[in-house]
Amino acid sequence: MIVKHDMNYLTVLNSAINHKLAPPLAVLRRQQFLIRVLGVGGENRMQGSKFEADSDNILRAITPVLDPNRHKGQAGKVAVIGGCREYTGAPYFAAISALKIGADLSHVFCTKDAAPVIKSYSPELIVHPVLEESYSVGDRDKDHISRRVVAEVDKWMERFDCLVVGPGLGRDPFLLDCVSEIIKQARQSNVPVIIDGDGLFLVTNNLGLVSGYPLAILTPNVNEYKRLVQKVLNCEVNDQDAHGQLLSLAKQIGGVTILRKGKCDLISDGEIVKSVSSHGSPRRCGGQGDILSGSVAVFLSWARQLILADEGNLIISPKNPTMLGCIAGSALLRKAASLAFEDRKRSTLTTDIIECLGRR
Ligand SMILES: NC(=O)C1=CN([C@@H]2O[C@H](COP(=O)(O)OP(=O)(O)OC[C@H]3O[C@@H](n4cnc5c(N)ncnc54)[C@H](O)[C@@H]3O)[C@@H](O)[C@H]2O)[C@@H](O)CC1
Ligand SMILES: Nc1ncnc2c1ncn2[C@@H]1O[C@H](COP(=O)(O)OP(=O)(O)OP(=O)(O)O)[C@@H](O)[C@H]1O
Ligand SMILES: [Mg+2]
Repeated sequence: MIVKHDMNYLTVLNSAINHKLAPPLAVLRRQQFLIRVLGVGGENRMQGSKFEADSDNILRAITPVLDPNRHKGQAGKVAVIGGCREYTGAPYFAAISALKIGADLSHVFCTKDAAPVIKSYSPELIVHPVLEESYSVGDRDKDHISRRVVAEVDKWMERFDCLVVGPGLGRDPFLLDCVSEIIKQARQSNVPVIIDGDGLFLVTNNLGLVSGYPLAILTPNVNEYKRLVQKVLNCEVNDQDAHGQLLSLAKQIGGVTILRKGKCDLISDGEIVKSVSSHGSPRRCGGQGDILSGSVAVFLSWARQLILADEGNLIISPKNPTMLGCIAGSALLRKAASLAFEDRKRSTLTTDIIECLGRR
């Protein structure tokens, strides 16, 4: 691959996602060095903020090559915990996005009545109808059903590179109790956890579930962020000091990574703050946050793999895999949203954006 000053963002994404051959590691390192020295990345340069993440180079650096020697599973196995009577779209969006970006396997753990619906959207997903809501469980059965639900997920746990907890989960108290146990099991197994949607409702009221876990990522939207700030910092959202407040919040929750979604996505692990403000779409149709959580799961898994394989020689910054996953996921979603909007304008839907995740 030839690195040029004027290489545009599309070329970068395209080469990151659609690499055909695996260049040797030495060549990759050289490429990364050149990219860094030459400062490739038109759109990001234009953002001009010292906080702006070097997202195109990060995307390229952490995306694995399509190597014919790799076997199924090596590009990532993710699971989404979500999907109930009301919401079947959200877990589907998160899980299918993970596959479209390049994960090998994508599971969904949802309630019994959501499962056939989610399966009917796509034969690509592995759907487990294991979660239960209060309406289907008698008081006397709660204990053993809860144990069964947690065991069903736990037997798969070691195989997952990342869990996404919350898209379309709903807020049923019994279901959320079971999900608390699932988060605890993931933590014990050192599996990264992305908390989104109703998972944030659960965690905001039980901060101990993620507090001090460096492999936890929270992805709040405007409302979810407001509730988190009120609960943890005991104050209102302060947009005059958005960076400082986010930093304090992440620090206060023991160094979890927080991706605050909005016009510009802000990301902090309590040590640093980065932003992704590349052009997205003016459409705010529901489901874009779900694409984001599925995307972050894949990029986080890839970043962790790379960091482990590269034994600390990675020349991109930041080095924290959760930060890298958030930056890459955010940049890719925003680019896909912008491409979809070019085609569909006001009629752009989340499914259109998903179709653009790997587009040239
Ligand atoms: N097709 C689906 O199944 C979808 C399900 N979703 C799920 O729905 C559940 C609830 O998520 P919500 O995002 O609605 O929860 P929120 O707590 O963010 O939203 C609650 C209410 O706030 C409003 N709101 C949202 N963004 C706002 C903004 N920027 N300014 C002012 N008001 C705003 C919404 O219209 C909604 O009425 C989650 O489980 C989520 O994953 C969403 O992901 C959207 C798609
Ligand atoms: N005003 C905006 N301008 C550009 N992009 C935005 C804007 N607001 C949000 N986004 C992008 O959309 C993505 C989803 O953010 P959003 O706030 O819609 O999440 P959400 O409410 O959780 O979505 P969902 O409907 O899936 O639950 C973010 O990563 C962000 O990049
Ligand atoms: Mg959401």
